[in-house]
Amino acid sequence: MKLSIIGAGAVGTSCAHWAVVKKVAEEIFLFDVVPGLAQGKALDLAQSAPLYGFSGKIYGTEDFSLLKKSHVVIITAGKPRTPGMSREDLLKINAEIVRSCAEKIKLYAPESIVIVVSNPLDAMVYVAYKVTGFPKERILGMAGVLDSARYRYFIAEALNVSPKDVQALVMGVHGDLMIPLVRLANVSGIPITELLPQEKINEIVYRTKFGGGEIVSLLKSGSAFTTPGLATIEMAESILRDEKRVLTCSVLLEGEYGISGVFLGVPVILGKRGVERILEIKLTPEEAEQLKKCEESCKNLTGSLFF
Ligand SMILES: NC(=O)c1ccc[n+]([C@@H]2O[C@H](COP(=O)([O-])OP(=O)(O)OC[C@H]3O[C@@H](n4cnc5c(N)ncnc54)[C@H](O)[C@@H]3O)[C@@H](O)[C@H]2O)c1
Ligand SMILES: O=C(O)C[C@H](O)C(=O)O
Repeated sequence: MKLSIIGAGAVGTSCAHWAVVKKVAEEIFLFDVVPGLAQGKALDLAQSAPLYGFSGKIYGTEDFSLLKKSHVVIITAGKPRTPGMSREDLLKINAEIVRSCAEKIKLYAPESIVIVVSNPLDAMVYVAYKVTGFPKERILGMAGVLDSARYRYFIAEALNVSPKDVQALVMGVHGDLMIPLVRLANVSGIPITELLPQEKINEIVYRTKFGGGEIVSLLKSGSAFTTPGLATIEMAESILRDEKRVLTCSVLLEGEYGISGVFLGVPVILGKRGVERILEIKLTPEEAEQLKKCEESCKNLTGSLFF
């Protein structure tokens, strides 16, 4: 299997690192437009092979024709935000970057499955979808796995229990309007509403929604990369190994949840064909209303882009 990652910055390098650790592909290619950057990152990672025991190949290059025969291509190319910025502030600059990556994928890897990571996430997946013209099953975005991991971690921390036993999901847009579902969050099947006071749950929900911004303001330059890289590789792994994991991904909705024409985070089954099924869970009227707000915000964003 061949995994390609476009953008050898913080998140792209983290993706490559986790891909090696999890041995998800025999060939891992890193691409960037900055001369030498992808080669340097790939070489550094390749030199861990004798210590770690990875026998696959890791290459770095600026030659995008080497995208050919990729099974999965991850797009992490794009500017990260800095303190005081919203993800939406990156719309124009990253739309051009994602457009150029998508054109190369369309040219060199027309059969691949594409996972977009660049922000503002849901709008950038839409750009990649429009530019490649790939079927909707083969274009998806990473955000829900990261946001849900944050949610699960904060719940585990509050209860002092193993994070492994916490299940929870965050749906909707990868932005301030995201929806950490309280009703379905549980610890080994026990609803968190039975374990935590409402006030603490509200605090956790708030911290989850602004989890990316919290890290941006601490780092001062750049944004989170370690967990974003692992979250992306969880998705890639499910596709490359045909695991049929149920993960929240940004996918094109065409009537599901009563919404059409936008990419939003919803639970899906991920396998070798990409998005194999969108799981449509019954939402409460309040949750459905929140999802509608996500739809409106996404449509406003993508509506300002020209296609
Ligand atoms: N979806 C998520 O949950 C999530 C999580 C973390 C970061 N992000 C986003 O991922 C993106 C990357 O973040 P980062 O921290 O790695 O940034 P970074 O600045 O460290 O890396 C970005 C890389 O993209 C490269 N690049 C720019 N234009 C390119 C092009 N046309 N082709 C190939 N490479 C190109 C740059 O040279 C740079 O190396 C940002 O937009 C960030 O907001 C999203
Ligand atoms: O917050 C950001 O800008 C990066 C990413 O979307 C995140 O949630 O960590």
